[in-house]
Amino acid sequence: MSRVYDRVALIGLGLIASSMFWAIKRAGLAGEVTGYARSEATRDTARRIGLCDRVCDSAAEAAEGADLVVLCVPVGAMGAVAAEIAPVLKRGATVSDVGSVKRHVIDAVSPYIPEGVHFVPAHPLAGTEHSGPESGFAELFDNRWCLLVPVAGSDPAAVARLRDFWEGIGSNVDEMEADHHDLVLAVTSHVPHAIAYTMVGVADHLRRVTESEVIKYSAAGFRDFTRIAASDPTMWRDVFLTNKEATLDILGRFAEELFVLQRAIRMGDEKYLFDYFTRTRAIRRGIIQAGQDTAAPDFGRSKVKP
Ligand SMILES: NC(=O)C1=CN([C@@H]2O[C@H](COP(=O)(O)OP(=O)(O)OC[C@H]3O[C@@H](n4cnc5c(N)ncnc54)[C@H](O)[C@@H]3O)[C@@H](O)[C@H]2O)C=CC1
Ligand SMILES: O=C(O)C(=O)Cc1ccc(O)cc1
Repeated sequence: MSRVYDRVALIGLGLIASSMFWAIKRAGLAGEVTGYARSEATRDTARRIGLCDRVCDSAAEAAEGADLVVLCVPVGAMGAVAAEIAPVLKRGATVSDVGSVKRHVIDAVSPYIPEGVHFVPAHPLAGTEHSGPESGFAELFDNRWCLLVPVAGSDPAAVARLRDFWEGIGSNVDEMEADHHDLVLAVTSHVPHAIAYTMVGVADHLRRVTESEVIKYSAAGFRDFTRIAASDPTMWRDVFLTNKEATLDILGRFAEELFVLQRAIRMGDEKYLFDYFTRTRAIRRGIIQAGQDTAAPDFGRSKVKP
């Protein structure tokens, strides 16, 4: 894969932006990559580890003259960052993002996109519970989906170019409509995170147990929950608050189903439990057959130095 954009700007230098940077370098997808992070400490770290060809002291400085600007900040901060970079965007440039929620980002960012600039929202379906500039690695997106969510009037050539870029990063690319994306992600990611946070919270309330047995004898199930519940608090606060409707809809369905399960256990309904678990096992097997197993990621992590 060769160069897709001459200049790429990454705004917000956390897990996703740093992983993108190493993957961009691995494949030679850009001539120069600029970066900006809000805190001086993060910018210092980025400079120290060679993250980005040029680390800038403002989002506008990083975005100026870029052919692709990717907003890699928490979903709730996208609008403010778009406002900051809008005046310097180059005509013909593409603005994209990696936010976990799409309708809110589209509503928050679109008003700031100047005439002649393309806006193509995206969401790589890959991540870990780690955050910050040192958590990234080039293989994060390998063979994982990246969903492009074009908005009304998105230029097909700009969408196709962004597709080439994400394929170069290692992803499989699909397109999806924003509201549908938010519903699908509520089922596959947002509500599972809410459940993990809650389960770890329940264990924490039983402090007498937490301090001893739960930690010591933690088996795979609870361990997986604690990994997910260690995810970044700002990021997940924003996800739930900006995908409120779909999250509450799916959480409501989850609660209904949980009541039925609770009743089956109370009543000793062997058949219900066996049939239910047989169905859920088939779903897991389907995921594995589709090559989309995300459990216990075993990445060969590397930072491909430029
Ligand atoms: N962590 C994950 O597993 C995944 C995250 N995403 C999305 O990617 C985006 C970034 O997430 P991560 O890289 O994981 O986060 P992170 O917490 O590792 O990094 C976020 C970066 O944004 C900066 N930032 C926060 N507020 C800001 C503001 N107001 N202005 C400028 N910079 C600001 C932070 O200082 C940090 O450098 C989020 O929108 C998230 O929903 C998408 C897929 C997976
Ligand atoms: O770490 C995990 O298990 C994840 O689920 C990562 C993840 C988090 C948020 C996204 O929008 C996409 C992927």
